Amino acid sequence: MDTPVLEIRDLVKNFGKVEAVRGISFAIRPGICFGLLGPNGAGKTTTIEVIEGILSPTSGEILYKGKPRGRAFREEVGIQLQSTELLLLQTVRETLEVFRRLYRRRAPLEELIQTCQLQDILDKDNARISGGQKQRLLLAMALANDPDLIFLDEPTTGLDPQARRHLWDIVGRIKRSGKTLVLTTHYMDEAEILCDEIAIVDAGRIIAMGRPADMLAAHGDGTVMTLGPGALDGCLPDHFPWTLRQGEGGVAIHTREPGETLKTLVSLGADLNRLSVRAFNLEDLFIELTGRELRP
Ligand SMILES: Nc1ncnc2c1ncn2[C@@H]1O[C@H](COP(=O)(O)OP(=O)(O)OP(=O)(O)O)[C@@H](O)[C@H]1O
Repeated sequence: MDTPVLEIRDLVKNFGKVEAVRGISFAIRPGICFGLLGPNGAGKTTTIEVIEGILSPTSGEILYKGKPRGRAFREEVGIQLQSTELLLLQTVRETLEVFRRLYRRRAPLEELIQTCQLQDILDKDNARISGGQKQRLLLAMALANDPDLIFLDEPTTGLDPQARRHLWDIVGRIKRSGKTLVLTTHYMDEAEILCDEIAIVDAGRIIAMGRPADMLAAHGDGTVMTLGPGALDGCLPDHFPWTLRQGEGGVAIHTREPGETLKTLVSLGADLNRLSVRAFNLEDLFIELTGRELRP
């Protein structure tokens, strides 16, 4: 098997009495997109900031291509931060040019512009670009040293749906070019689309890890039927054979026999006016594992 690009062993990070990361371990194979998922405060950013070297670990081991992080790590890693402040009076082109000059190893400027779709905004001041354009520029900056391993911390938080999709296309293109990506996100749909493997983090620990499809198959899969609030009031029998939960503005039923479930709901006289049916997804998995919604 290939040496993992990154291997984390029993990582712990405390801030005083706050145990932000409580013994996280994982290994990332070359060329994949690995996602760290979890709700606010789960410990995702702390984990990647420790790996990046921005924070020091309380304990644990971090190996890059099988060795402790050193010069190769600093030269071969690209980081897209959540809150980079750009110089407002610099243009997009100037920002990229200045940033590239910081490195000995550099990606060609034209390639960065093409990959991150910056052609139309090169002469705009950073103060005048949209949120999605800023994320694309930050991504180009993370690629400036032609890195082997790229960290993206919540790259689409705050973007509108169109800008999110645009960024997903670009991340997909970077992945196809053979680079390894580590991504943090709260969005399960984003992880399902972009990530080959994911770790779901909650309260500083990994609670599930693997390929999204394997994780879904192992933990449930099937169908989720949602009904409006009160749709089962007064008609729910003592023994209802499928998992029920409150949420999504009503009641959600997890079933592997959608036809049978529907027949039962009809025979019980449930209110089906607001019935919707969809596949079980990673967000459902998170809720079933933790008993909590992913986002407040
Ligand atoms: N510098 C710090 N000092 C004290 N506590 C901190 C510090 N940074 C993070 N924490 C705490 O550590 C825990 C994990 O935070 P972290 O930012 O890593 O979570 P996250 O999963 O990235 O959340 P988000 O999605 O909101 O970014 C939280 O309880 C947070 O309040």
